[in-house]
Amino acid sequence: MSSFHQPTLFSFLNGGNKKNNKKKDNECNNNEKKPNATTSKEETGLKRKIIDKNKEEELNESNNKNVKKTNDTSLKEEINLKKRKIINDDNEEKEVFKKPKSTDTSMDIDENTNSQDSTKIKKAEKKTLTIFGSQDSEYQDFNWKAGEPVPYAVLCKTFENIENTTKRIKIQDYLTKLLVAIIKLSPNNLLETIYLCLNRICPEYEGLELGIGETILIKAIGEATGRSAKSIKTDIEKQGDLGNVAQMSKSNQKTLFKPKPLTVPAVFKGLKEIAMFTGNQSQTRKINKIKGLLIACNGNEPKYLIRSLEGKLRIGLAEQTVLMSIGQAIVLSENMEKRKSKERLESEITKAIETIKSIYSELPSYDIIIPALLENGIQNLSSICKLTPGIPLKPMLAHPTKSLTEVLNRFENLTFTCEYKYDGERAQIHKLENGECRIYSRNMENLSNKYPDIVERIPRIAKNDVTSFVLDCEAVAWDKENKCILPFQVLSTRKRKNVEAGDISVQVCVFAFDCLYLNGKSLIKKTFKERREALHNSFTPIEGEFTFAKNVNANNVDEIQTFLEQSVNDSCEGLMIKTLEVDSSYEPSKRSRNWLKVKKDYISGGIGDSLDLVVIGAYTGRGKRTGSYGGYLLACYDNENEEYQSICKIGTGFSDEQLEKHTEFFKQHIITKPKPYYRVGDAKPDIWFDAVQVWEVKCADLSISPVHQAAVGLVDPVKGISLRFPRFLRIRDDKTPEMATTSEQVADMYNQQVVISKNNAASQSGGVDDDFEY
Ligand SMILES: Nc1ncnc2c1ncn2[C@@H]1O[C@H](COP(=O)(O)OP(=O)(O)OP(=O)(O)O)[C@@H](O)[C@H]1O
Ligand SMILES: [Mg+2]
Ligand SMILES: [Mg+2]
Repeated sequence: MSSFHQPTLFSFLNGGNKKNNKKKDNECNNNEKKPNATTSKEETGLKRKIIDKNKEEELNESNNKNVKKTNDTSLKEEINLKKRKIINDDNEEKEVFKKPKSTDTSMDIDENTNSQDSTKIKKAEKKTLTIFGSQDSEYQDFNWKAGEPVPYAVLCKTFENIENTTKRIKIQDYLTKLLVAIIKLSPNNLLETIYLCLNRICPEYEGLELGIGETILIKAIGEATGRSAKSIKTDIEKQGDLGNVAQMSKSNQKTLFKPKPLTVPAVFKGLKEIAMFTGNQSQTRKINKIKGLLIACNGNEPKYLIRSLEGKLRIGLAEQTVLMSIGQAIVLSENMEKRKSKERLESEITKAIETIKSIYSELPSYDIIIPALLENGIQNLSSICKLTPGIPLKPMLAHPTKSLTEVLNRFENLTFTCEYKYDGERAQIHKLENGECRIYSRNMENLSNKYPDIVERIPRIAKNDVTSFVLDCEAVAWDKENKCILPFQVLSTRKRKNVEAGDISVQVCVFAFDCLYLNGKSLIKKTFKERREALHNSFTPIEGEFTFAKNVNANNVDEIQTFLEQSVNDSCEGLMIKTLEVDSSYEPSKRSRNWLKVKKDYISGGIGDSLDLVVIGAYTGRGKRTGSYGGYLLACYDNENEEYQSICKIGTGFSDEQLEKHTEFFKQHIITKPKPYYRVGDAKPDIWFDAVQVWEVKCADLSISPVHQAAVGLVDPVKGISLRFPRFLRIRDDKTPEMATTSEQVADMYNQQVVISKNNAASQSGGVDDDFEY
C-alpha cells in the first residue's frame, strides 16, 4: 500500500477533525503499521462507555472550575455538593464500563479517517471512535513523528484537559489517549511522561524531590521575562498561583525569535538536574536552568513547568488513575491491529489494570516496571516484576474500631489473632541477596542512617539458611536496664539523620509481626498463618534487640479484653487484630478490614482513633501566650479535590516548650494569603501557613460544624465536620501533608460515631464548635 493512503496514528487517534487530517497524514511517520484494522466491525468492542451527561451537569462542571478561582464560600459549598455528585456518577459510569449493557455495543469509530478507510468504516456503520474521544478535536496535537521526542506542548495540553474536568472517567480517558500515542510513536518517552504526570523525578523511595522555593522561582521568572520581582510578587498576591503568574508574564512578553519547542525528555532532564544541584552555586545554577526552560516555553507551558518545579502540579490526577491509564493504554496499543470482541478487550483492560496496580503495590518503581512492560507486554509482567528486597513497598494499614464487639462481628466465623500494638515507628527491614541490609519507614524513606544499630543486628536475627528477606516490624524505644518498652515520646528524641554509634541515646527493640519475603520468594499472597510460621521458624529473638510481636489467638470478648488490658500495662497502644487464614494475604498500601486496630483510648470513651491533621494557620497568643502562637487551625486532606479542609482550632495538649518550638518552626512557613486549595469556611486565622507539618490529634468526638469545612458534601451538603475538644499528641514526621487523615476518613468516623451513639440510645451532640480563648 502506498504510504499516501496509509492512515496515520494521528488520523486514527484524531476522531473527527477533518481540516487537520491531510496535513497530519503527510507529517506522520510511515513506519507505523496500518492501524485501520482497528476501525473494522469488531472493534465495536473498543468503546469506553461514557454516559452522556446533560447540559446541566456540564454547566455544573464549568461552575466547579470557576469555583476554584472564586472565594465565594456559599457558591463553593453548593458546587462542592454537585462535585461529589459528579464523582458518584462517575463511579457508576465505571461500573457501566465494566459491565456494559448489552444494548450498547457500538464501538464508536471515527468517521473521519482518510477516504479509503472510510469505506470500511461505513461497513461498521457510522460511529465515532470513542476510545479516542468522540469530540476529539483536542487530540489533533498527537502529530509528532514516530521516534521523535514527545513535544512538551502535547503533555501540557493533556494537563489542561485534565485540569478542566472533575470527572475521573474523563481524566483517565485523556491520559490513556496520550499514553497510547506515546507507546505507538515514542515509547522511549513513556517513563518520563509518567513521571511528569505524577510530578516526580524518580521512585518515591529514592527521596529526590522537586519543591523549589518561591524565591528562586520568582527570580527565574523575573530574569526570563524581564519583570521585577516586586511586580511578580504583587501578581502572586492577586492570583495565588505562581504558575498562572508565570504564564501571564510570558504571554505579555514580546520575543524576537522563537526558541526550539520544549520536549518531554528535555523538561524531565531539566527538572531532574535542578533537583540535584547542590552546594555553593546551586541556587544560581537552578535559576539559570529554570530560566532556560522558561524562555523556551510557549502557550500554557510556563504554568505547568512552574507548578511542576514547585512540586504542586495539582491538576487532579491521582496516581491510581495514572496506573489505570497505563493498563488501559498498553492493552489498547497492543490490540490496535487485532480483531477482538468488545467483551474480550474490556476484560483484558480490566485484568491489565489489576495487574499493574498489584505489581506497583509490590514494586513501586516505574523505573523497573515501564521498561519491562514495553519490552515484554502486560501478560508476562507479573513474572518479571515482583517484590524485591531493596525496594520498599507501601505497608498494609489497619482499620480503626471502637469496640471489641465490632471486632467480633467483623471476624465472625473467621480465624484471627490478636497482637500487641506497639507504639514506635514502623520499620520495614530488608536483607538483599548480596547481604546488604536496609530499613524503610512507613513512608518508604530509607531509615538505615537513622538506625545503624538495627542495621548492624540484622544479620544476627536470621537463622543460617536465610539468604534474603523483608520483614514488617515496629521499632520501639527500649529501657535496657529494666527490660521494658518506653513511650513513643522517648523514641522521638532520637537523632534522625546520619546517626553514629556515639549518638545513640535511646535504645530500640524491634518487634516483628510479618514476613513478606523470604529466600528469593514473595510471601504476600500466602495466608498470615503461613507468613507468621515463616517468621517464627526463620528468625531468632535476641533480648532487647529483636523479637516477635506478642500475640494470642483469643476468640471471645473476655479473653481479648484481658489481652488488651495486658497490652496497655506493657506500655502498648492497644491491639491489632488480624485474620489468620481466609482473606489474610498481605495487602500492600491498603487500609484493610482484615487488620483491625483497637486502641486503649476506646476504653476511656474516646473516638477510637486519633487523627493526623495539617497545620494551616495560627491565632496570635494572648495572656500567657503573648509572643507565641496561642492556637492553630488544622485541616484534613481531601484527595478527591486536592484541598485542605479546616477541621478545628486547637489550643490544648502543648507543653510550654512545644508551644515555643511550634512558633519558631511555623514562623518560617508564613504565607500572606491562604492557598487556593485551602477550604476554610469562616475559620479565619490571624496568620496563614504553608501546609508542611502533620500533627496527631485526639478528640472527644466529631460534630457537624457551622464553621469548618472538613468532609463538606459527604455528610452534610454545605456544612463540614469539626472536632470537639481536640488535643495535640505529637508531630507526625513520618507523614507528609498529603498523607493526613482524609475527608472520607473523617466522614467515616463521624458516621461510625452516629451509629454507635444511636446503638447506645445516647443523644448525639452537635452544632457546637470547640471555641476557646488563649
Ligand atoms: N502488631 C502490629 N501489627 C501491625 N502494626 C503494628 C503492630 N504494632 C504496632 N504497629 C504499628 O501500628 C500502626 C497502625 O496504627 P496507627 O494508628 O499507629 O497508624 P498510624 O501510623 O497512625 O497510621 P494511620 O492512623 O494512618 O493508620 C502500624 O503502621 C505500625 O506502625
Ligand atoms: Mg503508631
Ligand atoms: Mg493514626
